Amino acid sequence: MHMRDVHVILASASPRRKELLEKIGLNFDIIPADVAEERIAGESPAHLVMRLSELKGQSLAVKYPQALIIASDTVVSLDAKIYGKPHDGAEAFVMLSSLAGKEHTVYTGLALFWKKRRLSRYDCTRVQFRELTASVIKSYVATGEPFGKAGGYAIQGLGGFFARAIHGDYSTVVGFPVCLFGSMMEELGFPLNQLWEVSS
Ligand SMILES: Cc1cn([C@H]2C[C@H](O)[C@@H](COP(=O)(O)OP(=O)(O)OP(=O)(O)O)O2)c(=O)[nH]c1=O
Repeated sequence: MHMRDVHVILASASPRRKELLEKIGLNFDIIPADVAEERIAGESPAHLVMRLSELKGQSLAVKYPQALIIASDTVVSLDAKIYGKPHDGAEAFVMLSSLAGKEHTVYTGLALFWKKRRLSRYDCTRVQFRELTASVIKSYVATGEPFGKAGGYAIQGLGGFFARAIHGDYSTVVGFPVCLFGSMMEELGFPLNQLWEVSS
């Protein structure tokens, strides 16, 4: 089957995932999955993001068995802690204070459901933050940017001022690992050139 004949569904409410997938040139529908993003005690970040991506994808795969379903999940990991999206300004402040001056790792899971196949993988990228004063963190939180972002920052936005160095795929930090997606699509039998033929 050619990519142009495939009904693609992005199971995500994340505007970043939509933008990254649009940049690749795919045509797709967006149907956010409504799953409780609960954690299991002691679960590793890699396991967590793959499990949540699968959960999000699975909830749509049962409703749209003919479609190619794409689902993702992102968390930030520092030492033994895992940070999701901050619930309020105080939590965002605590997250950013602990990221300041250190290197953390952003994990993004990616699950693809196609016909009877289900692929689940993850990618991770290390991000080094510069030192941040409490007043900088406070005024950053006041911009509202931390909300809805894992770890309480957006590298593609004002959070870019904090990221001194990154090691790995930038798109993984933003929430959709493009390079990993390409290799998973190949695994499902869709060569990369089919992906960009759809856009031309
Ligand atoms: C670290 C980081 C995260 N993020 C975002 C990507 C994700 O949207 C978000 C993590 O939240 P997720 O729970 O992965 O996703 P979501 O709730 O936004 O959307 P859905 O579950 O419907 O797919 O953090 C950035 O945009 N920039 C960054 O630098």
